[in-house]
Amino acid sequence: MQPEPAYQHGSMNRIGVLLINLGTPDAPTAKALRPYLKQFLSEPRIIELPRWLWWFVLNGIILNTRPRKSAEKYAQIWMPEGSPLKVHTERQTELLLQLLEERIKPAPVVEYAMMIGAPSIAERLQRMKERGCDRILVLPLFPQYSASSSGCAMDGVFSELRRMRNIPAVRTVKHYHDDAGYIEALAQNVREYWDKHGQPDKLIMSFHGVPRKTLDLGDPYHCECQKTGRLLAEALALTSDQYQVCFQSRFGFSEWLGPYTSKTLKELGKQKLKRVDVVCPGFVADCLETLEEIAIEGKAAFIEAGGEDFHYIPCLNEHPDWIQVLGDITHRHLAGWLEQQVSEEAAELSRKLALEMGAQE
Ligand SMILES: C=CC1=C(C)c2cc3[nH]c(cc4nc(cc5[nH]c(cc1n2)c(C)c5CCC(=O)O)C(CCC(=O)O)=C4C)c(C)c3C=C
Ligand SMILES: [Fe+2]
Ligand SMILES: [Fe+2]
Repeated sequence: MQPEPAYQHGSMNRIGVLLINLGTPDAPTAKALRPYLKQFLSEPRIIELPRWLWWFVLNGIILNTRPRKSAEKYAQIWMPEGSPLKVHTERQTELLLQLLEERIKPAPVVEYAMMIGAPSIAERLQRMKERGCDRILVLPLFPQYSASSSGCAMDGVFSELRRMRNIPAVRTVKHYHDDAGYIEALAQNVREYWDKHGQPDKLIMSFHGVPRKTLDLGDPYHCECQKTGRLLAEALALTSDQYQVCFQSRFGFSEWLGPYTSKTLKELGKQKLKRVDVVCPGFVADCLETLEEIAIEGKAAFIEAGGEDFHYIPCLNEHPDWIQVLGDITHRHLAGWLEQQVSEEAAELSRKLALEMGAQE
């Protein structure tokens, strides 16, 4: 257990909100990619293979080849301020804080952490404790739950709590794949894009894939993606031939959830479909998987196969409707704690008042 300062009455009474995203390398270089991929691909919830076998594959093959190839991809999408995933997550955190400052008095502490890399979950949880948080809401920024994303983020939180003597109260948001506000924000984002650029023949809704076997092993991810897709299509009044749910980012040689986005885009290109748009509703911030894999590689695959026009619709990022939704989800999950905070504040105020009155007498 980590040492803690001696306990003092009333020293911890703030509410904290911890947003968690996946994580990204510090730089678009092979040197920075190596430790990032090593940490990521060593997570037992990401790679469910016998440890000894995976150790040889990871250290013998993957870490000797993938860092350079991935770095080249990151270099194509890197922003002047840094990795898009980090830049957008930072902005979302700041905007959520501003919103909660308007809605809740005193406002909660709002921080973000990355499952992989920096800022780590451990570091941010410690910082929140130092800032007086005794109640922490953990909100992974993955709308659809999967063991490899939200589950892994929870592991990061709980393993840090194990090291603490005075553990804060913790609540977690499992998912929000069918939240009405989230669906409407997605739909509004697409409508705004179509108002400016016109409408496609087909909308591909591309979600990050996971190994196919995880579905049979009880992971709800596939069903949650399908439900998000159906609700988004309903909100946009699309018929079943005007949209398709697909899965991207296959890693390794095993079967992953299908249909695969890359294969589907090639087929649509071969069919000489005039225009296809792709939206990625499972990512709330643009990142390597959307900006490189879809907007660059996916576009090339569609056009080379014979398609005419390809549009990538950006993620929610800092869309004001999305920030409101983030605020609403947070607010809902703080129920009870906020009322508790109000009565704690009132008790503190009357204690101070009584002290002052006593001093005047
Ligand atoms: C949206 C949820 C995500 C799930 C589910 C997920 C599962 C998953 N991912 C890999 C392998 C890799 N993913 C990589 C990048 C990456 N993955 C997500 C999200 C989910 N992954 C994001 C947001 C990102 C982008 C990070 C960024 O910096 O922009 C990578 C690293 C990049 C690369 O070299 O390709 C790998 C590897 C597996 C194996 C998996 C489920 C088992
Ligand atoms: Fe991934
Ligand atoms: Fe399903």
